[in-house]
Amino acid sequence: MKALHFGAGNIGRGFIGLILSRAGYEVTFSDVNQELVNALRGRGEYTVELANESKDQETVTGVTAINGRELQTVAKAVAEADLVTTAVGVGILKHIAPGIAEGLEQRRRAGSIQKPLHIIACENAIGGSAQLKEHVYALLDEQARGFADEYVYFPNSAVDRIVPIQNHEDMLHVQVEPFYEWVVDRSQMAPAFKPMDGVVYVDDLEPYIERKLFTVNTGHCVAAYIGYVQGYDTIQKAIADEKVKSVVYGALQETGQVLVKRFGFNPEEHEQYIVKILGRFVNPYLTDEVTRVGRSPLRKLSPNDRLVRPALLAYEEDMPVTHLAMGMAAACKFDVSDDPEAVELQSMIREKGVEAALSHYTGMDENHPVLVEAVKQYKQM
Ligand SMILES: NC(=O)c1ccc[n+]([C@@H]2O[C@H](COP(=O)([O-])OP(=O)(O)OC[C@H]3O[C@@H](n4cnc5c(N)ncnc54)[C@H](O)[C@@H]3O)[C@@H](O)[C@H]2O)c1
Ligand SMILES: O=P(O)(O)OC[C@@H](O)[C@@H](O)[C@H](O)[C@H](O)CO
Repeated sequence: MKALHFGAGNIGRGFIGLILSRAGYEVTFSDVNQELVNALRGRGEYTVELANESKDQETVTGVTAINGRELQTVAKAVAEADLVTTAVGVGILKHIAPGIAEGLEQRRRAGSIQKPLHIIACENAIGGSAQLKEHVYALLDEQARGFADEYVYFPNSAVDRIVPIQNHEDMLHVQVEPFYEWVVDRSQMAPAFKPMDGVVYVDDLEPYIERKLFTVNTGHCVAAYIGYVQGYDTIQKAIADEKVKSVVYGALQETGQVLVKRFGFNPEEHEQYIVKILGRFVNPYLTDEVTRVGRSPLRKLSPNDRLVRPALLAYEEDMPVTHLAMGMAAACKFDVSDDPEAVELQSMIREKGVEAALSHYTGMDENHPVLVEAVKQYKQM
């Protein structure tokens, strides 16, 4: 069984590649980092270390890699794959679509490989696989679309495992937190799919992806942005400050109320989920930089993402949004020169003012009370 995974980065090696390999797949990574590709191809294996006291290690074997810029090589790998997964960043999905589209066309022409193919985007976004499908379909002609309608499935998924930026002598070695969760929407899969160990299949992904994105990722980004404003360089140091922790906790109470109302979660169980996640953020064996967790602030401020969507849902229900607004305000202070989205945001704030910038990126009207609250907080920071 062959799996093609796009993105041999932190989560790609530290989580998805590991699960695929454990499930018996020969894993081919597609990445644009040639050094990484050479190392994976040369060695055919790498180690994953758990961030726990005993530093448990596992070797992931039977892996190789291809260069994601070589369209025909990627297409051939898609044509031969039994499963395709991605962890490249939601904004990169459009760039991997041409190789996938060409690979599907090759499958169609080959006739013999007319078996179902699942393509699963493992990105932090609502409907990641659906977004990838749109990019791919935009490149297919009518015949290829008909083929894809019949044989290709794009189930959405939610993935959860904290994998910081890696700084090891061995560039393939990856340290990960012990916890992991990979949930896939089975209602969007071929009826006779073969389940994989390490993956949870559900009929309705919405509660899972929203709970994950609006708890783990909302809490994480609020910690990163408020932590950055307070001068901390890591999430662990930021959360050790009670002031930062109380804003993060406040934001999670705000998203929690929305999630409990929307999905009927048990409030006590949801509170335990929040406490567990706060515990994961402060894992003493991990060092996670606020610049990684806060990366791409425009994506994080976008209407469907971890700050604005839960805040608007809360606002519609007359629920408090002060801490989420504080997170948005602090995102506007995230002035990181090697993050292109932070640079763009800062330049827009300088040129047009924070009201116009927030309105532009969040999609909220300048007079929207949530935006007004965020601007008020920004001016007080
Ligand atoms: N790191 C985490 O804790 C974590 C957890 C859950 C989900 N995610 C999600 O997984 C995705 C990847 O995150 P990450 O932390 O692993 O980032 P990363 O930067 O470590 O990895 C991304 C990889 O994609 C590669 N890439 C870029 N363009 C490519 C292309 N056109 N073709 C093939 N490869 C390409 C990069 O070279 C890089 O190796 C993001 O959507 C992120 O939100 C991350
Ligand atoms: O990957 P991003 O930029 O969407 O978010 C940064 C972190 O919050 C994220 O990578 C978490 O570590 C991860 O989602 C945990 O499952």
